Amino acid sequence: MPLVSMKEMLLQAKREQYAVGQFNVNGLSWVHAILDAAQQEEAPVIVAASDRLIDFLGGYRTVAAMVNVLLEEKNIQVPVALHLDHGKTVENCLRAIDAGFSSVMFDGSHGPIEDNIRDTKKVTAYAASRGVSVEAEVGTVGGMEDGLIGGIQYADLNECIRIVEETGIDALAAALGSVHGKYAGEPKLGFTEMEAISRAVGIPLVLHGASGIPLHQLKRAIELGHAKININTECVTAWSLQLRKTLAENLEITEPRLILTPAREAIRETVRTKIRQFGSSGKAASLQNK
Ligand SMILES: O=C(CO)COP(=O)(O)O
Ligand SMILES: O=CCC(=O)O
Ligand SMILES: [Zn+2]
Repeated sequence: MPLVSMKEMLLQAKREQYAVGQFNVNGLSWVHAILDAAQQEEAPVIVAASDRLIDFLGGYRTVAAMVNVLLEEKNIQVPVALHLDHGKTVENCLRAIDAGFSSVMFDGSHGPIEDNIRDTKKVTAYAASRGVSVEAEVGTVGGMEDGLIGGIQYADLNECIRIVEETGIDALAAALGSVHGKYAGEPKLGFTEMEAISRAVGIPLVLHGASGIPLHQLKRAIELGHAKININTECVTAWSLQLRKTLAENLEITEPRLILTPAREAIRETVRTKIRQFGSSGKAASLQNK
């Protein structure tokens, strides 16, 4: 099944009150793990590459090639979107689209809203004519974001309304207290502001920094319009813990396949757990009948 944009999968998720998981790629093991997990859970899934990691991953075309070839080799039968996460510039978003990404995020949240809207419009104009979905962000997620360490700045309701109305984006990341990476203490999300923004904009919302957010808060965010939930840290933590365990328990081991397979399986099981928590298990079929 070829790549699809996020548009339909997020609209259905919002209608049916579940969320589609976005899982970030840090190497080939992640692509295997995410696709295997989605297939086993019969769930739609968003495979994402963060713009700040594209050089490390070998470039936009390499990422697109890895995902497209594995879709075929594994005979993946669930809807998969390939998404550029935290796109730093308009040009990078357009390069990702030209390389074969089916969805992009332009992250203009660190600049003035006027610039964010102006640049996001350039991306949506280019993307719309190619059937590619677009996500934008208002407010700032704490922790590491597009290579910058920043603080939390809640999304402004009027700015959220403006960027949706003036750009035609398919999904909005309204930063409301989440943090990329590990949380220091209990996450505190702005559910009151979340409800107001969701009602006002009407389109699917995106929750960034979801690793470490308790399940009851994730479920509340889904009830309040979040149809896409982004996970990276929980997967990389599971991978690194397993890798260390494998090496510590097998001091003589040198075969990469034997070293890396348990760590890949740890990513896969983490992704399967999150897919189930988000309620998207078994949702692929209804999307395919569209
Ligand atoms: O927001 C994310 C990717 O865009 C992921 O955040 P976490 O690493 O906190 O799960
Ligand atoms: O955390 C998600 C985005 C990133 O790693 O750049
Ligand atoms: Zn993010």
